[in-house]
Amino acid sequence: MTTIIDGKQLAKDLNAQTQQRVAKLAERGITPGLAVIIVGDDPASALYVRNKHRKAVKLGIKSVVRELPATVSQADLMGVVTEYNQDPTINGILVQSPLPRGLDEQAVVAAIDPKKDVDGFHPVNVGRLFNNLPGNYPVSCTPRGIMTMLASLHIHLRGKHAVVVGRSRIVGRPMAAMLLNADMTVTTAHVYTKHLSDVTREADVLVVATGVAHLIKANDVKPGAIVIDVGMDRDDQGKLTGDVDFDGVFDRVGAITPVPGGVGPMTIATLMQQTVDICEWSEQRGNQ
Ligand SMILES: Nc1nc(=O)c2c([nH]1)NC[C@@H]1CN(c3ccc(C(=O)N[C@@H](CCC(=O)O)C(=O)O)cc3)C=[N+]21
Repeated sequence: MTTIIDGKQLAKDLNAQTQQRVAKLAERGITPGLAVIIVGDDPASALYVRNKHRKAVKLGIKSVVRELPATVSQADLMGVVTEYNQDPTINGILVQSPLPRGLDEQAVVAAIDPKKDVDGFHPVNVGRLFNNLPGNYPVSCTPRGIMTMLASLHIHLRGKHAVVVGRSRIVGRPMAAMLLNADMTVTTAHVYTKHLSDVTREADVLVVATGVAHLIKANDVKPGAIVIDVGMDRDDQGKLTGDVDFDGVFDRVGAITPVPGGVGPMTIATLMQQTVDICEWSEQRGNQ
């Protein structure tokens, strides 16, 4: 009786809530706005950006996609960010990652107004999250979506052991911070971790974000564990698959997210949620 955590359905539910909040704002003449900046012509990035745009429009969020050539200068790219920083119709600014070679992503992210940092990547927001500061601020969407998925299970996290495999800026690190903020005992494992299997087998909650297809097999999980697969890998047939051997671990685990249909749809739904959050926060502040 393993629970499959249905990211598609949870994303649908979250999007329905977001749509209602957008409708409420519309009664007051307010429309949340999202600006996505995409540099270069990577087809995978273009597809993600199209999906985000479509979802935003569907929920009633104003969506602006700014396509820039791979040859754009650092200064011109930062100039576009500044333009949206000053645009009162834009609440959230997202710079699609990765940027082409030669552009300094950290500098671009630092140029975003932290109040409009819908990805939660700005160092000020990262610092707030890591210090568990109170108040309203955006955080990384993939781990926030995972916290929503965990909440849907109605299990107690406090004192349980979470193991995060992967230490990226956008998933592993903020994920570990959020689980720590939820009073879990948190271990971050990564490519240099020795005896990885011994570490992952300790996990009550195991989050895997490595980009290594089927890294985690039946022997690497504790019986009954909750397994969150952030992988977006390709198998031998070129099909989308995760970092976890889903079929192999299935009978052993308590709950697991599929790929596709797990963390991915929740990431986009959380991005929309956070765009509306930011819009509401700015209304509460009186737009300062
Ligand atoms: N500034 C920035 N913010 C991001 O949030 C960001 C980014 N850059 N760069 C790329 C990654 C990747 N990402 C995904 C979101 C949803 C799916 C998703 O919905 N996946 C579907 C399947 C899609 C398919 O079939 O290819 C699923 O898992 O079911 C995937 C990937 C957001 N990213």
